[in-house]
Amino acid sequence: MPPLVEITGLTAAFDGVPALRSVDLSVGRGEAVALVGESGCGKSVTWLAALGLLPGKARVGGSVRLDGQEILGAPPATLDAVRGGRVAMIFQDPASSLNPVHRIGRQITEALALHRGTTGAAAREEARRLLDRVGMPDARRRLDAYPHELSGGQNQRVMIAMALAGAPELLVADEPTTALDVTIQAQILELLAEIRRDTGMALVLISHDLGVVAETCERVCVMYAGRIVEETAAADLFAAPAHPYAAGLLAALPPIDGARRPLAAIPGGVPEPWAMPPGCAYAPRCPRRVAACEEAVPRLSTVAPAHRAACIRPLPQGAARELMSA
Ligand SMILES: Nc1ncnc2c1ncn2[C@@H]1O[C@H](COP(=O)(O)OP(=O)(O)OP(=O)(O)O)[C@@H](O)[C@H]1O
Repeated sequence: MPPLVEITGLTAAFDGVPALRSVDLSVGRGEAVALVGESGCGKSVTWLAALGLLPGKARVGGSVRLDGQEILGAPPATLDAVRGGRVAMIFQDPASSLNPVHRIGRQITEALALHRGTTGAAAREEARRLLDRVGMPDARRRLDAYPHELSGGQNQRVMIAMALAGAPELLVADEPTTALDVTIQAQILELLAEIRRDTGMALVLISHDLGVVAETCERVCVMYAGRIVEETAAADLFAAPAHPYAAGLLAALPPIDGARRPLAAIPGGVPEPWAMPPGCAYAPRCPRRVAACEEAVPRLSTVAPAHRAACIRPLPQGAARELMSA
């Protein structure tokens, strides 16, 4: 059986400047996969490109299969049925995704009409049930609220309720908790995990925060400069990262659980998309680089069972800890 989503060789460029440089990524049914990396590495663009949500000026190539069926470049009607239906996406700033002049109830019932054909009193009742499901206090009354009357966390719950209206097989959550304070972040992540357990939907969590990822996902894909550079089980990544970039991200984490901060400690910056070095894009920042790193782009290759890294000098198992504590 093919994976739920299989992305192969996905590329995207804006005005000739590449943002994705051949992304390979798959998501199994019911799986929770994290996509992590520094700002600008292409996490959001990967999923916007996959779902046909980039602006017209973007040039997109490669393949995106949903249940084995190609959806990249599919007719608008097919993509409309996929988006919000089989695959839903939520974003960092729920307020900007909600319509400020329409009540919450109307926005959820519109999603229900679109994806399930439910209308009238039945749709309103289902909207209330969905708001209840996402832990909205006093759900019936909140149906009549406008987005500006709700907190950031409550608006994110509304977005999740709208996503559930399509009974998605996959929810792509793009930094869903970044704008929220820490207590609310934890509640939203727990809610997503709970919904996943109950419905069997798959989850892709886009985040720059490895702490968030560790709690929520089984598998992690680390992205750097428009490519996946490491892919493995979350536990393996934390115990033994193979790519020096992943090791650098982990070393940038604060040592004490709970005291999270953005990843920032790797020296240097991501190369500009229009000035990519010819070989490994991480080579200029990499403590393990050798001359060959600058010659060819390394391919994702197996370093251990179900563990792949795009590096010609991956960290041997066990060595990562020494590098991280150096
Ligand atoms: N509409 C657009 N027009 C031009 N360039 C874009 C557009 N959207 C994204 N890009 C560029 O694509 C690259 C990848 O952006 P993307 O938003 O995917 O990064 P990200 O890893 O999700 O980072 P962040 O966490 O900051 O959102 C960046 O260089 C960005 O400037």
